[in-house]
Amino acid sequence: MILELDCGNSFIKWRVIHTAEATMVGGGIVDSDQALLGEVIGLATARLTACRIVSVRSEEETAVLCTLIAQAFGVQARVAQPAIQMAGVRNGYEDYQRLGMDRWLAVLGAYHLAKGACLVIDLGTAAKADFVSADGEHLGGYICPGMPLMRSQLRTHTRRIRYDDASAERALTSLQPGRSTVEAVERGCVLMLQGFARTQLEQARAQWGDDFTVFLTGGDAPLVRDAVPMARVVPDLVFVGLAMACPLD
Ligand SMILES: Nc1ncnc2c1ncn2[C@@H]1O[C@H](COP(=O)(O)OP(=O)(O)O)[C@@H](O)[C@H]1O
Ligand SMILES: CC(C)(COP(=O)(O)O)[C@@H](O)C(=O)NCCC(=O)O
Ligand SMILES: [K+]
Repeated sequence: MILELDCGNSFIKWRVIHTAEATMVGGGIVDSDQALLGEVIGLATARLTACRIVSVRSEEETAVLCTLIAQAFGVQARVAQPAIQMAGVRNGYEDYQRLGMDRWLAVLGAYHLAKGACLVIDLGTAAKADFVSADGEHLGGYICPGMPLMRSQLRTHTRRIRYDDASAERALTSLQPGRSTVEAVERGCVLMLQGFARTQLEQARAQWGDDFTVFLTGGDAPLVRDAVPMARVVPDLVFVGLAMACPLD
């Protein structure tokens, strides 16, 4: 069984897969290394033979996590590394090593699934969009604050925007104009994300007409799925790319 980790800026997404049977044994989302170990150790059947990781965290943080995994499970984690070219896709950055690894792997996964031009929209701590042409050229992309960052900037830099997580969740039952601070902020930020997604779609249409596939991934993908109904929602898109970048068989 293989432990797969996607270490974003806010959360670690994990899953344990059974390669021979192509099944998923377990998975989840945690906010710390310790919580991760707790959950994976708790998976009674977890007899891991390998581990692969994608991380947008610092080298040091990633190394600490690899050490913890080696100690807990006796496996040496493989960490996905940047590449100029892989699986038919050419990295579009001037300096290929600067492209976020989560973006790169999502792009590899998307091109593999679409087998043609694609737009990847990944909504996590940051909102990201990436474009890949039909012949596998990564054309670059866009990064802007995601839901958690927009929210926390407003809370941090204003004096009267204060609310708790429970009321934030309740506020998102509708996107009508807000009648309280929490509704106004939460709904306003969702509309920003939807606007981001729609604008990327316009860009893709201007380039490719209707001949492309849109992928939607990241923890906040559900907030924009109605705005881009044609999108394929693939929560594990980064893991698809991770398996391609770090084959273990
Ligand atoms: N079970 C969950 N736990 C925490 N956040 C979640 C969960 N499901 C969805 N989310 C949303 O996902 C967002 C984080 O997305 P994610 O793609 O994990 O970010 P990152 O990769 O930057 O850590 C949070 O803002 C939150 O709104
Ligand atoms: C843009 C990101 C911060 C997104 O991180 P995330 O929202 O997935 O936590 C990450 O992909 C990153 O650190 N990229 C390096 C900069 C770049 O891609 O140009
Ligand atoms: K991410």
